[in-house]
Amino acid sequence: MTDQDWDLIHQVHVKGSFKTSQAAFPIFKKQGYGRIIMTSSVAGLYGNFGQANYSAAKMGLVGLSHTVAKEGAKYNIHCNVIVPTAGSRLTEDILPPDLFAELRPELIAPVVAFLCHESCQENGSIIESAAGWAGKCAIFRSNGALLRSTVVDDVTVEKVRDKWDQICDLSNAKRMTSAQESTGALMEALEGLKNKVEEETVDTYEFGSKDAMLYALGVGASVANPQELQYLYEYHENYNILPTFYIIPAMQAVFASSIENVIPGKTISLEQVLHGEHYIEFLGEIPLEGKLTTKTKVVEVLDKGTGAVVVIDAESYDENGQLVLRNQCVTFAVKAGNFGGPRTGTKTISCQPKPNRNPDVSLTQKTSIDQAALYRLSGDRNPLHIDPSFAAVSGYDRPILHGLCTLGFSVRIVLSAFAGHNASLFTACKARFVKPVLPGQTLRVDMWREDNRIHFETIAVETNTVVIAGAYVDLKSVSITMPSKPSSQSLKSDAIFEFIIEEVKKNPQKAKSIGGVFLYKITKDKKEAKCWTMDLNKGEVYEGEPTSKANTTLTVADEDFILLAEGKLNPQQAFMKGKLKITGNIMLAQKLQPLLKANAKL
Ligand SMILES: CCCCCCC[C@@H](O)CC(=O)SCCNC(=O)CCNC(=O)[C@H](O)C(C)(C)COP(=O)(O)OP(=O)(O)OC[C@H]1O[C@@H](n2cnc3c(N)ncnc32)[C@H](O)[C@@H]1OP(=O)(O)O
Repeated sequence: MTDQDWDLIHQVHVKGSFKTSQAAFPIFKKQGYGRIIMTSSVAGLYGNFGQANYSAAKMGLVGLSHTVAKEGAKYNIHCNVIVPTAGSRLTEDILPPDLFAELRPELIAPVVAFLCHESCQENGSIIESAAGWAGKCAIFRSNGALLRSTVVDDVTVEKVRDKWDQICDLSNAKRMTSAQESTGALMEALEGLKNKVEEETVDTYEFGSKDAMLYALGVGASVANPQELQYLYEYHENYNILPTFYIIPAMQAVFASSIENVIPGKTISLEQVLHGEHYIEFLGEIPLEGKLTTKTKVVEVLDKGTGAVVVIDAESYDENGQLVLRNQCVTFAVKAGNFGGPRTGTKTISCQPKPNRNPDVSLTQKTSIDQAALYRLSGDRNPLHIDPSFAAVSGYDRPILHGLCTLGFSVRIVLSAFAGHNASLFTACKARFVKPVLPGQTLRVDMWREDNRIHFETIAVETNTVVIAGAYVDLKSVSITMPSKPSSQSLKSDAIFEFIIEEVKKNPQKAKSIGGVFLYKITKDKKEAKCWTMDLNKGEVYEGEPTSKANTTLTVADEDFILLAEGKLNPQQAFMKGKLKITGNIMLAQKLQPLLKANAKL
C-alpha cells in the first residue's frame, strides 16, 4: 500500500466526516437540534484483508463519532455510527449476485432515517445494519486482572503471562461507554494497591508428628536427656511438641507472601534479609497434628537508616476456623533503609530488658556443626544457612544459623529450667536476634525469673557475644518438678532431700536463686565419701562422683552450689586431703540456710 492510497482514503472518510460535521455543528448548536450519522464499515470494526487504509479510516469514524456524541449531547446534537454491509458500486464485482441483490441500500436507509429523527434518543452508538436487519454493537471489557501486588511493584512479562487467562476472560465482561467509566475501575484497582501493605495472604500448613520431631532435633532436643524423649517419640506417654515449632507455619506463610516490593522504589532480595525479631503467642488449643491456616500481612515498614525493618503479622487458625496462634516476624533488610519511611512503629511487639542482677540460672548447650543443615529441613531453605557462596554474598565467612534455630534452642532450655519440660505451660515468647550464630558454637542461656515471665539472653560462648537479647518466655505458671522419691540411697540423705523438696515447694523463688544442692556423705572414719547432686530446677537427684555427674548435669552457676555434710568433718578438709574432688567455687550452706534453719535435726 502506498502512502498516497493511505492518505487519500483518510482524506475521504475521516477528514470528509470531520469537515462536514465541523460545518454543521455551529448551525445545529444554534438551533438546539442536530443528528449526525457517520458511515463506518464492517471492514473497520472487524478488519478485512487488503483494506488496511479503509479499515483504519472507518474505525477512525467510530472514535470521531464517540467524541462528537459527547460534545454535542448538551445541545441535543446526537451522533451515531451506521455500519452497513451494502451492495454498492464498490462491492458489485466482489459479492455473489444473489447476496448483492439483498444488500440494497434501501433496506438500510430507514435505520439511518430513524437515527436522524427527533424522537430518537440514541447517541454515541454503533448500529450495524444490512439486508433488512439492524443490531447494536458495543465495546465490552473483561473484569481483567491486577498485574502487580502493590503500587511500588513492577509489572513483569511473566506476571502478564501468568494472568493472561484472567485478562481475557469475557464471562463477566462489562460494557464501557465512556473513558471515565473505564478509568474509574482502574482507580478502584489503584486504591486497592495503595492499601496493599495491609492486604492479607493466606497459606495452609499441614503437619504430623514427623514434622514436630524433626523440628525438635533441629533445635537440639536429644534422647541423651530422657526428659526430651517426649519431643522425639510419638508414642511417648507425654508426647509433646516444642512450642516454638508453631513458628514454622507462620514462616511458611511469610515466605509465601512476598516482601520484596514493600519499600517504595526498592526491591528487597533474599540476600539482604535477616531475621530481626520474633514473637509467638498461643491463643487457643493448638493441634498436635493436622492443618493450620495462616493469614499474614505486612503491618509496618520502618526506615532504620542502615536497613529497613519489615513487620509481618501472622495469625493461624485450626481446622474449625478458631484462631489459635499468633506470630509476629520482624525482618531486617540490610542496606534497604533511607527510603524516607518512619523510624519507629506502633505495631511491633517490644522486647523487654533483662533484670539488673546476675542470672538466676544459666544453662549451656553446644550446637552441632550440622545444626543449620538439620534445621532447614523443617522449612526455612534460605541458602544463607547452607550455601557458602550465598553466605559470602550476604557478607558472612560461612553459612550462619537460622535465628529461629537459636530461639528454639533457647526456649527449649528455658522450658527445661522453669517448666519441668512441660511445653503446655508455654504461652508466649519474644526475642531479638542481635548477632549471628555459627553452627557448632556453644549457646549459653542466662535466665531470670520474674513471676511467670522468664527473661533470657543467649550468648555464643566461644566469642562471648550476646546473640539473643531482650527476650522472654511467658509461662502459665512456673513449675519445679520434684521426683516423688529421691533416687539417693541412704535413709538419712533421703530425709534431707525430702526436706529440701518440701521447702522448695513452699519457696520456689528462693530455690531458683540457689539452683542446685550437693549433699556429701562423709563417714566418720573418713574412708568413704559419697556425693548426691540435686538440681532444684529439674528436681532431679543424681548419685556419683562430684567431679563427674555434678559438673555435667548441674549447670548452675558455681557460687550457687551448696554443700551439706553429714557428721562433724569439715568437708573442705576432706577436699584438701584428696578424698573429694570438685571444680569451681564452693560455698558452705550459706544460701541454703534460710531454707534449712527450720530443721533442728539437720
Ligand atoms: C519473606 C522473607 C522472610 C525472611 C525471614 C528470615 C529468614 C531467615 O532464614 C533469616 C535468618 O534466620 S538470619 C539469622 C538470624 N538473624 C541474625 O543473625 C541477625 C543478627 N542481627 C544482626 O546482625 C544485627 O542486629 C543487624 C544487622 C540486624 C542490625 O545491625 P545494625 O545495622 O548494626 O543495626 P543497629 O545500628 O544496631 O541498629 C539500627 C536500628 O535497627 C534496629 N535493629 C537492630 N537490630 C535489629 C533487629 N535484630 N531487629 C529489628 N531491629 C533491629 C535498632 O533498634 C536500631 O533502630 P532504633 O535506633 O530505632 O532503635
